[in-house]
Amino acid sequence: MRLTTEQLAWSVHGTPLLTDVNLTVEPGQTFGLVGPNGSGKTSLLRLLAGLNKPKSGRVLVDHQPMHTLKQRAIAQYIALVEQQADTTDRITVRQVVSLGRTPFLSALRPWSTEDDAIVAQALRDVDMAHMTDRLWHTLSGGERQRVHIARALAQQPKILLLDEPTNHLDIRHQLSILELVRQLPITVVISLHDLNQAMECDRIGVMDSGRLIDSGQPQDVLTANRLEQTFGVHARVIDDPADGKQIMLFRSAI
Ligand SMILES: Nc1ncnc2c1ncn2[C@@H]1O[C@H](COP(=O)(O)OP(=O)(O)OP(=O)(O)O)[C@@H](O)[C@H]1O
Repeated sequence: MRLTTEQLAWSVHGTPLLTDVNLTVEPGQTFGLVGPNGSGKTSLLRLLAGLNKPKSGRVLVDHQPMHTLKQRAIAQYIALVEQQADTTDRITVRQVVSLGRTPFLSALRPWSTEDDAIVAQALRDVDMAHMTDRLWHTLSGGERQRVHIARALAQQPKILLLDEPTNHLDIRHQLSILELVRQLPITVVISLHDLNQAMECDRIGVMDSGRLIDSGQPQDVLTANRLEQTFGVHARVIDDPADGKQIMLFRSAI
């Protein structure tokens, strides 16, 4: 599905937090959202997920305005993995991931063995199958993050929104989750602080003070100048002699 925003704006108590965001993510693309702390990445993801309502402008899913879609349809199309999702309930890993199937269940379509298989596959995808029966509150931060991603995968969304999904993960799980996400044949918007990881996205957008100030191919967007102006760091961008891929070497904060 194509995800588009048109002149999207959002504010809280009269303070503008997002201004004039125009964005298109083509079906099947992985779009990386980068920007300094407080630049508006989470706010934008929540609008794309339909959790916050725009002050003006709109979000389109394919060519349909999001505000015309039923809640259940949005839940069937779009999954969001938030940064600080938590629960105090006594709930097992399997139960958390099973929540991803909720939008598809009804009196006419009760839980089936197909749902069991989807949940089991999602747990395998994030390397959590061995902890299926563990209670949520006993998990480490990285394990919780992987379970949240499994919940979103179990939803089998057409659009997957991920807010810094690699935050708590060790390097092996960071790389495996990013690889998994890139290979999904669905539209993905992923916010990332690791700019070298963002280089692997199909396209990238830079947020600054609530505006999308640049978007395009990662190597065209994440230049030494951009790193200086927007991220406030001196960096060198070099080519990896092994495969020619660009790598950013961060030298110092400005
Ligand atoms: N509900 C709210 N009420 C007031 N201010 C808010 C609210 N939500 C977000 N903000 C502010 O909006 C700005 C953008 O926040 P947001 O969480 O979208 O940034 P971000 O780019 O995701 O940041 P980070 O990289 O630190 O996660 C911040 O200054 C934040 O304090």
